[in-house]
Amino acid sequence: MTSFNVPLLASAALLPPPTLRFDGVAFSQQGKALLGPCSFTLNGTGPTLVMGPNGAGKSLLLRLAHGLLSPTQGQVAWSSEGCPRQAMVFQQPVLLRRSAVANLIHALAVNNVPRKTRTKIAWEALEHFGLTPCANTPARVLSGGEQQRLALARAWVLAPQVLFLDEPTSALDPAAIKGVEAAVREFHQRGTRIVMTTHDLHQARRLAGDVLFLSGGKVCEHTSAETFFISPVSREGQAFIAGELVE
Ligand SMILES: Nc1ncnc2c1ncn2[C@@H]1O[C@H](COP(=O)(O)OP(=O)(O)OP(=O)(O)O)[C@@H](O)[C@H]1O
Repeated sequence: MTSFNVPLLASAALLPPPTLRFDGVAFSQQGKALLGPCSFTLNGTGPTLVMGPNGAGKSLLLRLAHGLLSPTQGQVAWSSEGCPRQAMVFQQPVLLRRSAVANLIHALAVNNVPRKTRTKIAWEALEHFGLTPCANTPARVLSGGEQQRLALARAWVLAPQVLFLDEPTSALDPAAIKGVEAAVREFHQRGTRIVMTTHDLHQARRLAGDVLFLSGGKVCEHTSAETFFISPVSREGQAFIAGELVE
């Protein structure tokens, strides 16, 4: 596994975000086709917002891209040699039964960050995400918004080249949503490729550089945010933007 240190974390912004390519990727289970085949390339600056109705395959697409699932057909390919450093933030943060600061220190330890720098990096990240007052609170008793900020802080300390976010704000109030969106922008500015699912059209308008629109397990459209929100090219995208109930 890669070994990190503070200068390396700081230099992450200098690298261009890796290109992600889906080549005829499909996923089926027990003979049932759930996704694809899908082919697309994410080589723009993003952030890429993955949108579509319930059950369209958005989470499956993220899990396949992140390597949590293996395609049953086709290939997920990266421009970088090997898999880029990547992290994923879920709707319900998966946090360890220990304090907020200990969650960060653990993440640094399993990623081979030298012991002597872990505590400093963890506290800096807590400060950066406004979590210093909660540092010693058990992570699982933090509010939903605080837990999500902690999940983002955990990703932040590892300086991912790619960050996947699966409906990270769907359970949050407007203030917490604002905090998460600010963090997403910061990752983006630092040069991290962002791939994020959302049902919130307003949020997608605020964040998207490009949109992948899925319906029925297929990619219907991959266009710039400007095109998607003003004149989507797919029938499904047009219906979605028009506020029709797309299945
Ligand atoms: N592990 C699994 N086993 C069987 N079916 C699955 C599995 N994971 C997902 N599915 C099915 O695949 C389809 C796509 O699911 P997915 O969770 O990717 O949709 P989604 O677009 O993220 O939906 P939502 O917006 O509701 O979160 C759904 O019909 C779902 O039931």
